[in-house]
Amino acid sequence: MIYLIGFMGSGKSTVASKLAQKLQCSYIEMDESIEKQEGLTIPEMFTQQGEDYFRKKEREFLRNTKGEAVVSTGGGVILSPENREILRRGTAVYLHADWETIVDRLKNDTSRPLWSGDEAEKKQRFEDRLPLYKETAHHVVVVDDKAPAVIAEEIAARLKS
Ligand SMILES: Nc1ncnc2c1ncn2[C@@H]1O[C@H](COP(=O)(O)OP(=O)(O)OP(=O)(O)O)[C@@H](O)[C@H]1O
Ligand SMILES: O=C(O)C1=C[C@@H](O)[C@@H](O)[C@H](O)C1
Ligand SMILES: [Mg+2]
Repeated sequence: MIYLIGFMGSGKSTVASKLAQKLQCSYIEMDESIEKQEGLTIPEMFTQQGEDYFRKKEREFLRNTKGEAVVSTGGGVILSPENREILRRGTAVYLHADWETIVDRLKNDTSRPLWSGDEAEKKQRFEDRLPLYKETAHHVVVVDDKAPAVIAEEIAARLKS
């Protein structure tokens, strides 16, 4: 499995489908798969069942999803040690975007429950997670100021080398 990991807005979902096309393998969108399975959107899940419920569904999903595919993960997937171990068993590619890039890309976003609250809280979450993305990644790709197709190409080249 090739897992794209990174903070909300780093472009995992956008890039993963392009990468899968390039590698001629299937593509799995983790957030969407969990939403379909639960019959709820992520904001609904957070409101009705709570974040812990969603995190449990993420762990179950990773544990049970095997095979050869490109997976765009949810931004918080690296919070669980068990998940980090599963990601390390495959190939984990960290899409690193600077804070300014994330803020710009998500400036009109209302679909991410953890992209709310004040700026300091969001930035703290970003900084707290950075070491977890880095320690999990086999490859780090910087994505600021690059088009999705260019990023997919860069990842494909990295995976070949
Ligand atoms: N390389 C890029 N250049 C410009 N805009 C981008 C790029 N990649 C993604 N975006 C835009 O940024 C926003 C977030 O992208 P995307 O949903 O792929 O992020 P994500 O990493 O999957 O986030 P999440 O962790 O919340 O699932 C979208 O509006 C998308 O169009
Ligand atoms: O960064 C996060 O914790 C999240 C990112 C999204 O992909 C979703 O998985 C959800 O909104 C939580
Ligand atoms: Mg996504």
